[in-house]
Amino acid sequence: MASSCLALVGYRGTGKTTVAQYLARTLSWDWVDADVEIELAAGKSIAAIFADDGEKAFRDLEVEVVEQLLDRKDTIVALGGGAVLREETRKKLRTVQATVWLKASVETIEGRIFGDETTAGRRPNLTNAGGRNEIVTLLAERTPIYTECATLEVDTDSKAPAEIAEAILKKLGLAT
Ligand SMILES: Nc1ncnc2c1ncn2[C@@H]1O[C@H](COP(=O)(O)OP(=O)(O)OP(=O)(O)O)[C@@H](O)[C@H]1O
Ligand SMILES: O=C(O)C1=C[C@@H](O)[C@@H](O)[C@H](O)C1
Ligand SMILES: [Mg+2]
Repeated sequence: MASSCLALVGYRGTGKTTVAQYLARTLSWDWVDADVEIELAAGKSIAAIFADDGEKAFRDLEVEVVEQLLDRKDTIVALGGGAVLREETRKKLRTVQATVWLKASVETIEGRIFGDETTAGRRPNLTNAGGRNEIVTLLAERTPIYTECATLEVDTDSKAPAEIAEAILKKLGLAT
């Protein structure tokens, strides 16, 4: 298989950044977080990009950064929750070895992101609703898009990150 890049997609808080690290450790591959790379490219936090330049500017930069990351070999790429909104990125995802959709319920997502202070600067409000209503609305809007992109879907509710990583590797035939 030409590509050896695995992409993780899914809503905020579904565990993309966390699971990427478990997968990389088991495979002895690299891992990279698109949100971190976007912040490095912009020289400021995602919250600051949204506040100063707006969501469109953020999405434009995200497309550029993700395009490059998905060309990496032996790498797990954790994408931002909204990266799949752009057609260019959906097209690029068709070139990678697998696109794994990490799924979680609204309750799980809510618990994970509102209890997670470490990446608060990467999760500005995306709608005027904010909070739980934003999750409900955007998850419903995005579910068909994640479905379209994913070559593998994994439920993450009530599962530990190591267990999720193991399930992914097994389904992809990469378990050691
Ligand atoms: N399977 C899990 N079980 C319990 N907690 C988890 C699990 N996966 C991730 N978490 C916790 O949930 C929070 C969000 O996880 P993480 O940052 O990996 O999500 P993400 O999908 O990368 O989110 P974002 O799209 O905002 O970057 C973190 O505090 C993480 O430790
Ligand atoms: O769901 C989204 O649209 C986002 C998720 C985060 O990973 C960041 O990429 C940013 O906050 C936007
Ligand atoms: Mg993340």
